[in-house]
Amino acid sequence: MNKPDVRIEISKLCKSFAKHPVLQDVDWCIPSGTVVGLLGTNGSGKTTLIQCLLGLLKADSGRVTIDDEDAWDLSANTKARIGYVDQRPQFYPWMNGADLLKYVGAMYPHWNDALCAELAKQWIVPLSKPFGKLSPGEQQKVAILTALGNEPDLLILDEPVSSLDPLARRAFLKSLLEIARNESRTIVFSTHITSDVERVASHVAFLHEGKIQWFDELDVTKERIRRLRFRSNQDFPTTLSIPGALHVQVDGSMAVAAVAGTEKADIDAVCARYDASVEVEELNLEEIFLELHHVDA
Ligand SMILES: Nc1ncnc2c1ncn2[C@@H]1O[C@H](COP(=O)(O)OP(=O)(O)OP(=O)(O)O)[C@@H](O)[C@H]1O
Repeated sequence: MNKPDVRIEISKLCKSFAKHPVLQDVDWCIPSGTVVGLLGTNGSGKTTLIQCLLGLLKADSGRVTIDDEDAWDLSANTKARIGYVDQRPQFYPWMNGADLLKYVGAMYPHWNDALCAELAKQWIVPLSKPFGKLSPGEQQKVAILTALGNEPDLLILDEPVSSLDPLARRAFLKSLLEIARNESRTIVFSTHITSDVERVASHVAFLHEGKIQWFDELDVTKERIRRLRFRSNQDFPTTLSIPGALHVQVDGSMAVAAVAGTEKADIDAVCARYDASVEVEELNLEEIFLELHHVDA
């Protein structure tokens, strides 16, 4: 039996489409046993990164390895340890869900029919209808089952819940947590729903301007990225500089800064210099996303 440990290492990964750079020198190591929420704006390159990571898309340069194997040339043994859900799942439209699961399952050395049946019941998946006649949400559920049947050590999900209703999303995320916790699997899922990341992820990654701009534990991220509101009796200079600031907005005697990992001593120094008081605001993940993209919440 394979150990669930999976090492993913990405170094200097570059990918362009028609000279338009999408990934630019991406360096990223994903620790084994983590549940990573991958966030980024539309078109930031999440799908491109996921596909390069899985060897479905050839990078222009750089290297991606899964357990020291080049992603472009994975062994059958390593492929059998991976589950993947495409953003737009495509299967034979005439095949029903039950047959699809049998068809996909036959390609793997290990397949858990009982798990698929149990999850299909929990998530209310109509397995007797042809795939092409299912709604996008139902298709997404079938696709997720095909990714879970081999009980993968590494599960990669590209916007797995985008078409699911809130009930189905809750049920799926609950299952995902159980799967991750019970077997210490490594899971990477891209999404735009920051509250889902807050609910299930151990780590969060932001893809921005072709790079992994931020990757850390969720709790550490929330502890380090905060908003500071300074109030003084005098005007702040418009060039106010704060160590670790993502951006600073000055409005006379008030200044608001989003900071990442600024030390208390640096905050105290600003207060002392401008005779100011400061309020430290914790941010939720959506606010952190906006701050990292320099958008006022
Ligand atoms: N096969 C392709 N040919 C040309 N351009 C492409 C191709 N695939 C992706 N792109 C471009 O690369 C950029 C990144 O696309 P990608 O799908 O990776 O982004 P994404 O972050 O997953 O977006 P979304 O959040 O909207 O799903 C986009 O500008 C897209 O138009």
